[in-house]
Amino acid sequence: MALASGVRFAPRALLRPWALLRGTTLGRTEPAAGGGGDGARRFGSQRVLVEPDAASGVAVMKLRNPSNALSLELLTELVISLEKLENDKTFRGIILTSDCPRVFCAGLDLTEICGRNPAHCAEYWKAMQELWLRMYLSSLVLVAAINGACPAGGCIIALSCDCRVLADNPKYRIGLNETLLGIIAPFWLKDTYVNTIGHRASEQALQLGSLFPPAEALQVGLVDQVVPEDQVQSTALSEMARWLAVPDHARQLTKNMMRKATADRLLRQRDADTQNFVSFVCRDSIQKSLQAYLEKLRQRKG
Ligand SMILES: CCCCCCCC/C=C\CC(=O)SCCNC(=O)CCNC(=O)[C@H](O)C(C)(C)COP(=O)(O)OP(=O)(O)OC[C@H]1O[C@@H](n2cnc3c(N)ncnc32)[C@H](O)[C@@H]1OP(=O)(O)O
Repeated sequence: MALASGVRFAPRALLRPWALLRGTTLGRTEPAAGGGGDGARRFGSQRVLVEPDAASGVAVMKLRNPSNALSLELLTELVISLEKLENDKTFRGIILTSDCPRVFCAGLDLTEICGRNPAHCAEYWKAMQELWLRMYLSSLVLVAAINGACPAGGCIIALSCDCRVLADNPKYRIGLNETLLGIIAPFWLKDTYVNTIGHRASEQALQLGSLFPPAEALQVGLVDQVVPEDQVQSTALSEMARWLAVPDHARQLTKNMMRKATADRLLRQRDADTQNFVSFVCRDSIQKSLQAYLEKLRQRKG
């Protein structure tokens, strides 16, 4: 969306979602249950369902991957769906939520970085950077309706939104638990954390790998509201109404003013950040600990 200043929020020249499109099924449109006009038509892909409501200018975007782990395909489909809504002047806001029981988003898909070659890890990390940039700088209002567990990369998705509503269930913990997996949040994840909960709280939470249950997440400022599970969507809609009551241009320019420096920092060193990621995760010791963590997750299931 072009702004009064001529600035476009998402750096589109740097974001090339179509180049990442691989084995996705985007572009399908189907009538929502109950039928209706354009406002009731859903579109989306295998892993992202979009339910647009043209009348209110709000679309609900639902993640529907196994555990909503951020596979390369899910990242790509998210970027494309977001771009589609941003390019459609009908829309002013998106509610991001999960279609997957008990999990909002399980974070990075560890199978994308375990036992993969450096080229694949680089492609994957670029897609992660791209989604974060697009979400963090989106001109639309993004509200996260967090209806499940929200660790690590899942927390980053939520933190890229403008507002977070979390279901009050002690199992739905949120935070950056990277250190517990033996990995380190890169500077732009750390910056996003600091921008949300402040330096001291981030310093503690990042080192300890804290995953906060709802009441603590609210107290530390990681989420804006904690509500009973059956009220998450309605509360997200009320929050959306509050944000949409502000004139778009003023809100967008203010958002840009608040977030641009953080995003620019990554834009300036995107390649170096990718190199760091690849050389770190491809180390034998890191591969071993990621593999062990994945095994533990798989065994826990049985
Ligand atoms: C310079 C240095 C650079 C270093 C950069 C590091 C970048 C760091 C950025 C982000 C880090 C991450 O996001 S790492 C991922 C962190 N995620 C987690 O720790 C979550 C792990 N998962 C869970 O805790 C649970 O699965 C859950 C709470 C999300 C859901 O629990 P539930 O009981 O509902 O489901 P299961 O545990 O039975 O899992 C079902 C199924 O999903 C698989 N699974 C879960 N999470 C992941 C994942 N993140 N990646 C891949 N696969 C995952 C799990 O193994 C089960 O699989 P199967 O059905 O095949 O058994």
